[in-house]
Amino acid sequence: MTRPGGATAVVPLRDGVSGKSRLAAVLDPGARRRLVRVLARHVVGTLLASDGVDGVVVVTADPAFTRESLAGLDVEVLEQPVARPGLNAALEHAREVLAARAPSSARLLVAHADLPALTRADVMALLAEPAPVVIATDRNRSGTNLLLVPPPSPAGLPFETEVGFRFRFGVGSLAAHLVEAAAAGLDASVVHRPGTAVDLDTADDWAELPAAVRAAVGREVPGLM
Ligand SMILES: Nc1nc2c(ncn2[C@@H]2O[C@H](COP(=O)(O)OP(=O)(O)OP(=O)(O)O)[C@@H](O)[C@H]2O)c(=O)[nH]1
Ligand SMILES: C=C(OP(=O)(O)O)C(=O)O
Repeated sequence: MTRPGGATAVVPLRDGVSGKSRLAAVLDPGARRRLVRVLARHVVGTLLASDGVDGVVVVTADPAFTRESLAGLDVEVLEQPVARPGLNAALEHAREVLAARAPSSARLLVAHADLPALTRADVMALLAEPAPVVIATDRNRSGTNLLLVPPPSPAGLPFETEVGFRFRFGVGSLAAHLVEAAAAGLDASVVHRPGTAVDLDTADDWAELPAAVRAAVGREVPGLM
């Protein structure tokens, strides 16, 4: 049962092989796999524990790795079609699948799977923002780590037919998502919080993390400390 103002979280997770490529110089493939898993479990566990999140859907090119990584967590795993590669296409696919189900007032909260400092308070703060589009930026204030958008339209209509908002993750995605919101006539707010701003893509991101978070991740992924 969807609570008013609630959201379905959609977490994109690439695969257990190619992720975290920017850390390849410092982590071997096994350690990168462990890192992807630890981070994904943290993000999904945080979403599941947050008031206002009705469910978590993980869209992935690698369902076997994803199911194994998220064992014991109450998530739905959606396989990204091979014909629709890339992060934005994966998210469009998830949105279309959700739109084709029974009409729901749940908004969509896209959350990247690599946010080691994300807390329940962060998630609830995003959901409490009054604007229909909420963008949580990365630490450079140029990307998007979480994105809240209105519910997918009912009866299987693609969301963009209704409001014209396309996912534009990638370099400069904060500006791109603001353009999408404006084109769709939707107010947008930009949120910058310690727990939402730091993803873990590079050694510099690692250095930015609070010591307690570094210690927790480092225990699971020896070699990272
Ligand atoms: N389903 C799906 N998820 C993706 C894809 N590309 C990236 N992601 C996910 O999107 C989020 C942000 O990913 P990035 O930081 O751009 O990529 P990454 O794989 O974590 O790291 P890099 O290899 O360093 O780019 C993470 O949760 C990724 O797992 C994709 O093609 N399909
Ligand atoms: C995909 C994005 O960022 P990153 O690749 O740094 O996770 C983004 O900010 O839109």
